[in-house]
Amino acid sequence: VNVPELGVETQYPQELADVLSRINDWGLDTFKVEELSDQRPLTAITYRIFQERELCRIYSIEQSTLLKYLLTLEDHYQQVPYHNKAHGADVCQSMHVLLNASALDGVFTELEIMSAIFASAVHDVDHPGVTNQFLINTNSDLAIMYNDESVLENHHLAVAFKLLQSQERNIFSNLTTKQMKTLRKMVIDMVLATDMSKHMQLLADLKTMVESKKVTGNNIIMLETYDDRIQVLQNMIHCADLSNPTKPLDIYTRWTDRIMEEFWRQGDKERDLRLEISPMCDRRVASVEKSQIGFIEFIVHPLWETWADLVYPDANNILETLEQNRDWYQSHIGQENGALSS
Ligand SMILES: COc1ccc(/C=N/OC[C@H](O)CN2C[C@@H](C)O[C@@H](C)C2)cc1OC1CCCC1
Ligand SMILES: [Mg+2]
Ligand SMILES: [Zn+2]
Repeated sequence: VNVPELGVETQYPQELADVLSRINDWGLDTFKVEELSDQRPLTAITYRIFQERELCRIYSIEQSTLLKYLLTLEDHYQQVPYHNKAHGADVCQSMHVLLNASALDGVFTELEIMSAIFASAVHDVDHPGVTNQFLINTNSDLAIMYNDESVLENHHLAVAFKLLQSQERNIFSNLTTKQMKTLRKMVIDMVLATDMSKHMQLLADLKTMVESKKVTGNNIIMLETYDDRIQVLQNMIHCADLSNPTKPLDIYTRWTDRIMEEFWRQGDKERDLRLEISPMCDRRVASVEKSQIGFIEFIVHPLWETWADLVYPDANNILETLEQNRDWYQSHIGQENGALSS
């Protein structure tokens, strides 16, 4: 079966190839891929990463099977402002770049790498655009199904693995039973770690690891146990998930626009349901810049600072961009989005 060169049909093959040639760069413009791929950013980006890492050859994956899985996965991302297929594509590509840190050279096996790429691509599939707390507060079917525990993250995993059950989409059909067992466990552990309620524990464990960091002669991290290996991969997908503030400013502000619209729509629902409106979800009392500064100060910077210690000096430029972006928001408090500047 012949498959399109870039995995997706496009009226702009050259431009799309040019943007995708930056697949290994931290500044790849996911929005550009979204536009040039006829709204198929997740398929285009993940397909390119599988090619770049030769995963189809290593694990005997039919290209047509990979594309069928990716296109169906992409179709199961909902049309919500932020947690849509473009976010899935962005986290997948960010994870791909983080895996290339020289401090991690040769550390992870190909199976661990494929698990990490797959986990990133699927990590928010069928996200309804509301938080776990909202699903719990509204007695949703999902909260009932998962007993209020990591409701969204459990659902994303169930959908991702369910899509594998059809033979025409089972990209892992040529893995051994043992390989599949290992991949499934690692993917579950990584996606569950994207639940923001696990953030403080994840960061505390990462700090402990950094303090006791063991490296080889050429500064490569040594990870002996499964717990150590999965902990690094869990922090990596968490970093990728919270990487928007570390990206070039023009890309970062577009993600901010999307998350705020998604939070405000949740606030609109809460208002209609006479529920208390969640923090940062009331579009009538918005302080977009202050919220981003708080997000960076309390969550994103502490995480990335610790990650940068672990893979020193590989993430120094990312940390630098994050601090510049924080300063930009600091100097733009109250100017954009119609808020009257005091
Ligand atoms: C570019 O900005 C962002 C990019 C990603 C995210 C991702 N959020 O996590 C997904 C869920 O929402 C989990 N919670 C996060 C928590 C901080 O708050 C809860 C209401 C929900 C948030 C961003 O900014 C947000 C936080 C401060 C201004 C809006
Ligand atoms: Mg999520
Ligand atoms: Zn996410």
